[in-house]
Amino acid sequence: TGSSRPQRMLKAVQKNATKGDPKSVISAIDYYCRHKEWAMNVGDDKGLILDSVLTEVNPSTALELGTYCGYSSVRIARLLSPDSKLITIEFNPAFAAIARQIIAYAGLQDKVILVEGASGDLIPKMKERFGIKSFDFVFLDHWKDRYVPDTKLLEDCGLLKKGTVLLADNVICPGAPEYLKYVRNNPRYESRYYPSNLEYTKVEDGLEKSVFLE
Ligand SMILES: O=C(NCCCCc1cc2ccncc2s1)c1cc(-c2ccc(F)cc2)cc(O)c1O
Ligand SMILES: [Mg+2]
Repeated sequence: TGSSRPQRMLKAVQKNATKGDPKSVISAIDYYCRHKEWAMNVGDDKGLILDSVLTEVNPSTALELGTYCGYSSVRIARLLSPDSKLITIEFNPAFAAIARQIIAYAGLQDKVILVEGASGDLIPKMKERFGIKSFDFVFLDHWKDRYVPDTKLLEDCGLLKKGTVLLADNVICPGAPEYLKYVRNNPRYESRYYPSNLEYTKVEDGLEKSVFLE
């Protein structure tokens, strides 16, 4: 059988990027997905917003829900300070296998812990498995109807602290209307919408940044 889209993306990275150079891995994926084959990476436009929020937060422990091929894992991990860690959760083993290779190609394997499984099952195990007290930063980019239940789960598991920043992708396209309602009408969050566009297209999309207040 033929190759998959993630496999072709990995090939493009191995062909066009420089090993150990995260910036070149990001550019190689953006070029491939813009000119050859669309894929659901956060992309370069929303990626700049992700970069600026990350630089502002400078998290010691970050969580990503929805690794896909590791594009945003590379974007996040490249900006982390030396002893900081990113834990990223991916449900699909085929995606996870490609992501591990792309993260390693960027030379960021020591900063990223990729865990395979469902967010709903893994979030309650974060403390015992990884010794996490709480997360400073959470990037939500998985099933859009899991944004609300998993945010509530993070609250209930005591994994959010005063000042934790949640950044949610795709709140317009494909859309996460229940999530926007949840964080915008909730006194425990201070939310702000960053307008942008769906990766590699002119379609409107954006990121919602929500700061946990207590
Ligand atoms: O579905 C999207 N992303 C989630 C993939 C689901 C992977 C999961 C990870 C995980 C981890 C733990 N537990 C459970 C899960 S489920 C997604 C889709 C589009 C899009 C936009 C317009 C289109 F026309 C078609 C697709 C754009 C995006 O940026 C996306 O992020
Ligand atoms: Mg997304």
